[in-house]
Amino acid sequence: MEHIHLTDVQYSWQPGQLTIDIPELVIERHSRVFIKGPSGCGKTTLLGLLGGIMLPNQGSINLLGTDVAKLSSIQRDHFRSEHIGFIFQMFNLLPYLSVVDNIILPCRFSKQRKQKALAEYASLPKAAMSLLAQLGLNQTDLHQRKVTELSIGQQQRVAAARALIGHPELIIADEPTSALDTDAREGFLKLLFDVCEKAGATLLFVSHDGTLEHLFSNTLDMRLINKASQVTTSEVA
Ligand SMILES: Nc1ncnc2c1ncn2[C@@H]1O[C@H](COP(=O)(O)OP(=O)(O)OP(=O)(O)O)[C@@H](O)[C@H]1O
Repeated sequence: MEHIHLTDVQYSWQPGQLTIDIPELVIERHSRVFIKGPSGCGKTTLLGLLGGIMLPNQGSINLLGTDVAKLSSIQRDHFRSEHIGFIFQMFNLLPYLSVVDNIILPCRFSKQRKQKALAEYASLPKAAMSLLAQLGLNQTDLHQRKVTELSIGQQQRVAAARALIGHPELIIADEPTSALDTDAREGFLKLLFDVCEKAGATLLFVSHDGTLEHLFSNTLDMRLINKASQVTTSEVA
């Protein structure tokens, strides 16, 4: 089933210079998509458009049947917190909150995600701890610690659990494994896939690490879909 449909989407950071020029892009529900392309080809910009963080100059960005490009800024914030979980390269965890409080944060902004988490678990902390265990972090003594006291690999699992709590339909991950060594990357990805599959989420994953590509069901090469990167990227023949 179709999950994401972009039509004639253009975006420029600077007037007269297109960063994104995508005539059409369709992503099916439940797919695990590896987004690749050379530095500067617009991967992060595309994720920002999909997440409703920026608005395109033109075109429609249909997510789950809603054109996010037509929503007001407040409506986009609401749509994002209800339907999208983000995992960033630097994790963006809140340093003054505990592990568990970081994970349940999206449920403070999204009624739907809170309800979904509570339909499955007796409390939000229980939902958070179960997700952490599924992602391979079983040390219960860590749960009330501040995230700054965790290793990078542990912080990454906290960031993934925060993105996944309350089953958002779309998980957007921008270089979330770049701080890990190769073995840890694959191990983490397999756990992430398992949780996404159980939750029925679609995963969009940006990485420079081509060794991970074979683990995904689909590859999206920006040089093939983004006319702007075909013009500006020197690596294109
Ligand atoms: N906040 C911004 N303001 C102005 N220009 C920007 C901004 N963010 C990105 N750009 C420009 O948009 C283009 C695409 O950047 P983007 O970060 O989307 O590429 P990318 O493919 O994710 O690169 P990388 O792989 O290096 O992270 C680049 O030319 C970049 O300079």
